[in-house]
Amino acid sequence: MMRTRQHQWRCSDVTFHCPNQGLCEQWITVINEQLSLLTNRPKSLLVYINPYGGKQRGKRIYEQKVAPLFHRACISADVIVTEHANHARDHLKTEASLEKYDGVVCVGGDGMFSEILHGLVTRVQTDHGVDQNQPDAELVPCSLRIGIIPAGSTDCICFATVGVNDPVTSALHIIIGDSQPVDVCSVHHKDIFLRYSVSLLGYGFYGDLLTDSERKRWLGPARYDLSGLKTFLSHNYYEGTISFLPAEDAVGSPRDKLQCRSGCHVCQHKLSSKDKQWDISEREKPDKDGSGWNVMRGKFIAINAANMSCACPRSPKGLSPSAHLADGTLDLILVRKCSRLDFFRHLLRHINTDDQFDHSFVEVHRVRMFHFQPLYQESISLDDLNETPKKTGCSPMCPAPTACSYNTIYSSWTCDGEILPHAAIQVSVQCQLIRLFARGIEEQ
Ligand SMILES: CCCCCCCCCCCCC/C=C/[C@@H](O)[C@H](CO)NC(=O)CCCCCCCCCCCCCCC
Ligand SMILES: Nc1ncnc2c1ncn2[C@@H]1O[C@H](COP(=O)(O)OP(=O)(O)OP(=O)(O)O)[C@@H](O)[C@H]1O
Ligand SMILES: [Ca+2]
Repeated sequence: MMRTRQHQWRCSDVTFHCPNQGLCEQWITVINEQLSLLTNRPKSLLVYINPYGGKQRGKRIYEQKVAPLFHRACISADVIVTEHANHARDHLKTEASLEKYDGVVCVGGDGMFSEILHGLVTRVQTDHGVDQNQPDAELVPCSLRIGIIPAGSTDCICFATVGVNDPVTSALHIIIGDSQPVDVCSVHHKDIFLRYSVSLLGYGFYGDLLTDSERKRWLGPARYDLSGLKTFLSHNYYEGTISFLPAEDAVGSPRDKLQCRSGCHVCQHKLSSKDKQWDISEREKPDKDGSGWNVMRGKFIAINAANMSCACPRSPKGLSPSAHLADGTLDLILVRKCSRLDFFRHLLRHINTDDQFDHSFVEVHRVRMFHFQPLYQESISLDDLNETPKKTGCSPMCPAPTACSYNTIYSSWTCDGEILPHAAIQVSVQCQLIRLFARGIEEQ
């Protein structure tokens, strides 16, 4: 293995010259013995390929670039090419014989990773009798590591854990058995489990953008730019109350320059004090008066909860450049109502070197849990929703029924690219619930 440019790895050959056959065979035996002692390396993998992710190259990428490397590394792989959405998730939840494998690999984008995440985490909880609907249940970590071969549109989880979206690099991280713990957020609505998230939970701008882009899937990755422009131009804001529990005991803060890198000290500190901190903060019931909860009501253009930096090729520093992969916290970014020009300036700072939090209308908090409640009660059942809401669809609390259109008083949450069916949610971070075949971004 050798490093090339920008976190990218390639195979390299080393030739040993030997004076005679006997010695050569001895060398081979010893090398193989030494390799078999490396217990971190996976020997057997379960691979799911989404043939329709990104530019629909998943199958070819796996066959041409990844399978030959696994073969050379003596890794056996059972491959499943998915036939429909949620195929991989449901297979993992109930059918897959997980005891046969050292890891699960997904070939696809963030949506495909999310399927693997849900399948695996749900399977482990079911096997251990943990009720996912309980917002304060302590979830059981997954022992199987997950590998991501990027073949999607954004591939933010791969980019933010490896530093590059490159199938060969990711395959090499799997082969050498790297391990990167990652926090997982659980999302509930009124004590009903909705979803898990590892990258971005976004209400307002990103929720609207994602909702619009789902209708443009046929456009491929370009759908995000078109929907981004459209959402930017519509310039909606949403009213609601956000309550959060700040991570006061955390080592870092969102505006320090301590970026999460391989061997991150902030995440390691969390590892050593994990049990202790769970007892102090996690078990504490969300009692909003006097136990450290902050409550803010306002008009927001965007509410973004970033559990990791969310770095991706579009924004190499990401939504929250100093967020950590495995510190048990997420960065809650509140963008209040502002002018179009100001919001544009804020967006622009995601792609230049200026600080995107240095605006009067933006605040950022490092938190362990948060709740959101839209201003108006969600009396409209989503199943009943039409393009033009019926009069009866308006909540009695809505001030001007004629102006009460669902589309402008509520946004939706995007949860790692999936739209949630409720706007009122409770979120809590589960520290280091999963591990990836990665090592974090290496310092250059
Ligand atoms: C002036 C240029 C500003 C550019 C600002 C770029 C900010 C980009 C921040 C990207 C954050 C990605 C977070 C990842 C989330 C994933 O869990 C999820 C699933 O794959 N992907 C998306 O939600 C997909 C999200 C895709 C986001 C695309 C954003 C495009 C914004 C375009 C704004 C246009 C403004 C134009 C003004 C004239
Ligand atoms: N065989 C299949 N047919 C249709 N949809 C599938 C199939 N397999 C998986 N899916 C779904 O396709 C969706 C998108 O896949 P994926 O995440 O791989 O690509 P993407 O959306 O282009 O990338 P990104 O999520 O990075 O933007 C996922 O939500 C997944 O559930
Ligand atoms: Ca985190």
